[in-house]
Amino acid sequence: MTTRIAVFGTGYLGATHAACMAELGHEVLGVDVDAAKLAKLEAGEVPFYEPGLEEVLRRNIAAGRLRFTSSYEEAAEFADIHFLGVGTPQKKGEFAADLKFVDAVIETLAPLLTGPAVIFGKSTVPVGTAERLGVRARELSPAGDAVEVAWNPEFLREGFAVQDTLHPDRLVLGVDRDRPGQAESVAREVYAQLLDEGIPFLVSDLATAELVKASANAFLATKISFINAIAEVCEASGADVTVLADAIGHDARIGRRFLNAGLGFGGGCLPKDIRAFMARAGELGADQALTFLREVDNINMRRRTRMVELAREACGSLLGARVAVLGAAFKPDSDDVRDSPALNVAGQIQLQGAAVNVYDPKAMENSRALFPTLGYSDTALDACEGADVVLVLTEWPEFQKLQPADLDAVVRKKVLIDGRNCLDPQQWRDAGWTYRGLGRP
Ligand SMILES: NC(=O)C1=CN([C@@H]2O[C@H](COP(=O)(O)OP(=O)(O)OC[C@H]3O[C@@H](n4cnc5c(N)ncnc54)[C@H](O)[C@@H]3O)[C@@H](O)[C@H]2O)C=CC1
Ligand SMILES: O=C(O)[C@H]1O[C@H](OP(=O)(O)OP(=O)(O)OC[C@H]2O[C@@H](n3ccc(=O)[nH]c3=O)[C@H](O)[C@@H]2O)[C@H](O)[C@@H](O)[C@@H]1O
Repeated sequence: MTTRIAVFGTGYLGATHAACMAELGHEVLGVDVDAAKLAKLEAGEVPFYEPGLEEVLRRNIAAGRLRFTSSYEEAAEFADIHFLGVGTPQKKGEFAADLKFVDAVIETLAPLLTGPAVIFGKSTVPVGTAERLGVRARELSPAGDAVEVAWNPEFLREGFAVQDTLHPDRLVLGVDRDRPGQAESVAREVYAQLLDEGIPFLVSDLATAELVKASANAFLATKISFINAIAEVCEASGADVTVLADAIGHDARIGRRFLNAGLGFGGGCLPKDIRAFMARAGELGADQALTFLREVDNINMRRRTRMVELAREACGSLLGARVAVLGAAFKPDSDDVRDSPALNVAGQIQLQGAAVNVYDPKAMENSRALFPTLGYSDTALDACEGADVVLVLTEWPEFQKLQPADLDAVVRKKVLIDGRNCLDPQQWRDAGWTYRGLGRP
């Protein structure tokens, strides 16, 4: 059944959701306040790098199922099913999430809702937000109690956003148990195709759905910091964390995924989400429950410091050294540099007096905008020209394919530090290079 849907916020999450909902056959209107972003999307261009998204976007624009606008009036007129996917960044100088964009959507949209409507929140928010937004939306809307707010958290990974949206591991929906309404049946209609394919659909109260999302990201962050803590012990004892991860990962109760030790987690989600989770638990008087997340954060940030130390050791002093940085995105298959461990390390090394040259296959434009004073090169080889040390900080396949012979002639010293443990140490050592990984001999 075709349904009309509006999606507020057309960033990494919203643009993907809008395009994929159209792919499921719905008529979709994407709404944003960023005119430049809207112009690109309307022209069938994805404003960020996300494999496979452009095809879905173009196909659905051409089919007439997908449009974009800056007009809330148009959106309220067009649909009575609304998805909210605006950003929830970390507040400046605090751990808590900044909810000003989420609040702005409700403040602008709700007064325009004149009949029954469901607003599905997809943004990652502190527990209690959905209930508060529901009260506010009903206060502001002429339709009053006919407006429902439900929460439908999103679990997609950048780089796999289309696949994760169209083939999710599960769908989660939080509904207001005190005001039974249409949200569950509307969600079943919207996601009918996925439900027919047997995707698990879990319906809960609002608070549980919000906490499912916060807990999932906290667990993933904890798993990464666990293996990075073990990497510190491996480094101290001469053991190899990559072999160890394979060995413990064979235990199905543990699992190998998210046990890649290295420079740790970054991006627009895991770091700010664990901090927001701690802040919210504190507000609720349950701060002791999540103190371990502070250590998860500390272990993660220590990886970046360790990487800078290793670069300094390799060069003797960073003052006047030439450092090649391969990778700027927070992970491969993305151009996202929000809280990127790679750029954080590059910035710290530059502050200590080195000339830093960064290359990334997709994130150059975003990197330049965020760190304009770093040096940038158009190819990996150019970045390595005259380098005293080469740092691999994002595990792009392009870097994994590099051969020592490619770099022999361009570097000043044959020293490579593999911040993602993604290269074969033996291959580089056999070619006369000094190879260092994080947590492996
Ligand atoms: N990026 C990801 O992979 C995932 C993100 N999330 C969550 O989704 C939310 C959005 O994240 P991203 O898409 O990464 O952020 P983003 O920053 O890429 O996109 C947010 C968009 O909202 C727009 N916006 C701001 N105020 C608006 C308003 N009043 N009306 C309409 N649009 C407005 C911005 O212009 C921007 O295009 C966050 O809560 C995040 O934690 C959840 C799962 C995955
Ligand atoms: O809430 C979100 O926004 C999303 O956050 C993460 O997705 P994403 O940030 O796209 O990236 P991940 O693949 O989770 O990687 C996050 C960071 O962890 C690092 N990582 C990942 C895995 C690993 O084994 N080791 C490791 O250091 C990556 O390099 C990257 O910097 C979650 O995986 C998604 O499920 C979630 O929806």
